[in-house]
Amino acid sequence: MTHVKMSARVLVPFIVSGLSIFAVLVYAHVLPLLFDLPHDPELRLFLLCLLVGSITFLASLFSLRWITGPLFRFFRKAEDLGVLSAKQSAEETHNKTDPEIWESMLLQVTDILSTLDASTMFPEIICQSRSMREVLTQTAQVARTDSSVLITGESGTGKELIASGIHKCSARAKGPFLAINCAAIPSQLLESELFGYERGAFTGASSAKPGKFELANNGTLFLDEIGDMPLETQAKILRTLETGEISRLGSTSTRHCDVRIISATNADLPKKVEEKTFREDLFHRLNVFPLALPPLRQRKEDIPALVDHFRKKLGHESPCPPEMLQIFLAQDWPGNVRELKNHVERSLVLEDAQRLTPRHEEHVPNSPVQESTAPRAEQASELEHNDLDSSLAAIECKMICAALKRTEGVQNSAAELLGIKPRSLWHRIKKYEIDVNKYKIAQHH
Ligand SMILES: Nc1ncnc2c1ncn2[C@@H]1O[C@H](COP(=O)(O)OP(=O)(O)OP(=O)(O)O)[C@@H](O)[C@H]1O
Repeated sequence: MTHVKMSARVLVPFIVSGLSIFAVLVYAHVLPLLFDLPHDPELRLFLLCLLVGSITFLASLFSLRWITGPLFRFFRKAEDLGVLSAKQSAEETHNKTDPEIWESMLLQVTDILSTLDASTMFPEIICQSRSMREVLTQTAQVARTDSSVLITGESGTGKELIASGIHKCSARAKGPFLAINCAAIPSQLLESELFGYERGAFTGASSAKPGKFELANNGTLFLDEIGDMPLETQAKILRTLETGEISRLGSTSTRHCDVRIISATNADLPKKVEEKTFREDLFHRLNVFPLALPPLRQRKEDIPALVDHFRKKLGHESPCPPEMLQIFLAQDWPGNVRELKNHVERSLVLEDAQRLTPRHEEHVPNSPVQESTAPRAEQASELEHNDLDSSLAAIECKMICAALKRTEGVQNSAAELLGIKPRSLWHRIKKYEIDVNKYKIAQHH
């Protein structure tokens, strides 16, 4: 059936052209004879032009079909790949007139091309969802400019990642990218961190120190959690943005600095402006180009790609087991991508633990896990798992062994990987009589 359609598509323009040539001959030679038209060369030329024009018009209509066919197939493919929203394009195709379909198709082509452009510009930013692709397209647009950007979004949605992406793709890429968390630094210290200080500016200032603005000269300064900045510091920042000059604490002179500001917040800044806890003039100055990152729960299409990305970064090339992925997809992730990343890391520990079965360990004489599975640990792993407590103990022991293996016996890192306190890990290591040193020794050999 497809072959018939294909050959028809190829043959039709040839048939049309053949018929048209035939018509030209009839028109130019037979009709004048039949209808006794005058032998006026101008009239014949006019008729000929009219015919050639009609043929060209018909031929272009058919060529258009040739173009639209592949284009429609391209869109179908793009839909399958998740590049386009199937719902939207289907609705558009069904409910719109021809010019509207063409217009929306061209818009979508532009959308796809800019998305492809954006994903090549920011390879470290994973995104599949339409909402994040839109953000990435805007990010690519603003990266080429020198405008101030205000990134909003919940904690862990990737605000800093986007900010550093903007810097890397901007004309300032060769300059420094510095980040400062305005909420993490006590307000008395924030100004000295941002603007620096001279020797003796305050008790304890034994030597002069440049601030972030100076250090970020010709580069980008990322002001994270800007909503938590005290009002006095806001006034100073505004002055610096307007004059391009800073003054170190304890100094009477000013220094010029050329810094692009990207700020981020998970607070509702317009509300803070209304409440008069954030300066309206500074808000407008920072909010030249707003970028809003959606929370992960609103873009679950990103989860599979993010999970694979984090697995690869941790040396696991294999795709995530489907049952694990289902669990990930079912969560709401209040801590967003950061939380997902931590869980992927933990799930790898569990996977490693499951792969290291006691039988496997018997065949690997120097396996750190085997050596570490001291009497009680071994008992726990080899239990018949006929009751819940012993099964849980076996899993717990395996996870601890796998975490220690991964962190080469560093207990603090292993505890972090397992999401427990180092002290709690220490108790469990004692309980299962795991010999941590053997992991370290095994790594050195
Ligand atoms: N789209 C993404 N692709 C790959 N990694 C991501 C993505 N989004 C976030 N991450 C990772 O998630 C972690 C948290 O991201 P980031 O620190 O940029 O979030 P944030 O919004 O700035 O958080 P906070 O508001 O708490 O400072 C980082 O390790 C980052 O690399």
